[in-house]
Amino acid sequence: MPQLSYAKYGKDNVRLYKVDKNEKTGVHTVIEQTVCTLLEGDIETSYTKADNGPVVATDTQKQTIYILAKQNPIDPPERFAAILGDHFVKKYPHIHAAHVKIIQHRWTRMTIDGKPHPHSFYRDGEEIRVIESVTRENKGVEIRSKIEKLLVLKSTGSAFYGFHRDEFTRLPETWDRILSTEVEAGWKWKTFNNLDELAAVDFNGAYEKARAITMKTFAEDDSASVQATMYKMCELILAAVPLVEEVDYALPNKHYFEIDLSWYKGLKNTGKDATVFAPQSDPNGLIFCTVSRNPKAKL
Ligand SMILES: O=c1[nH]c(=O)c2[nH]c(=O)[nH]c2[nH]1
Repeated sequence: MPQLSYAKYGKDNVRLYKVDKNEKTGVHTVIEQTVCTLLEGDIETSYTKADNGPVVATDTQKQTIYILAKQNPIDPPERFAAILGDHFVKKYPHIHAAHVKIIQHRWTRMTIDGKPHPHSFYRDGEEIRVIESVTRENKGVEIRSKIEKLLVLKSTGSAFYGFHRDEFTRLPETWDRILSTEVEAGWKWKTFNNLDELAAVDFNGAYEKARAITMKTFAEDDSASVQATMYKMCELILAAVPLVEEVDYALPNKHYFEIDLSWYKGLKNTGKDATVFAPQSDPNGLIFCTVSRNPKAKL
């Protein structure tokens, strides 16, 4: 006899914009997010018995997002995610867990004639800030913050040599290569028992630190490999943000191939003479790691 072994449901891609208008200065601050809420609980009969009684409609979830966004700050997004999750598990006794994902899009203030403009913004790249939270009834909230789609490149300061060689190996060693990746970096917070516990947490400061550490380490590290550089980033974020328990990275290695142009009048374009390269869209390396403050299990 088949059985429903797991279920959750909710509204995805709820687009949300909120403006804060400072009456005194006339300066506006805007936030744009895409929100997903998914609920878990005693909802089995809605699947197995066509009983809609326990269903908090996905439309209700969407309306709740709008109302709570009006009643609360939506910045920092970590706190707004926790507020939404807390609402769902407290409001509905049969809902025992709420998953909230918030994607925060970039609206960067314009500088016009050297001055920050009070109400005009631009999208400076596809980078997004992502929050994934799970609030469980009487068990607090687990939050993971992320940077995604931050595209970076360095034109030197990266090597890759000394790797394992056997009869399948073709890659030459290199002491100077281009390094480019699209950063996906995550940091998992300690579990917060309630909303009061996270009220004073500087989530935006941690985000700025994680982003700055990622960029500074990428730029300044004399990189032996993607693996070695990403591990340094994890260590630095753990040291900079004491409430973070675990840091993880997923980094594609976006290859740039040398092109031998010697067939054309002996043009020199390899090794130290290489200036024209062929960026590769695929395949790419893909390197993951998670570094924990208090390691439980070995790899
Ligand atoms: O930094 C790197 N790590 C690897 O594991 C790897 N493998 C590869 O072919 N190139 C690279 N570069």
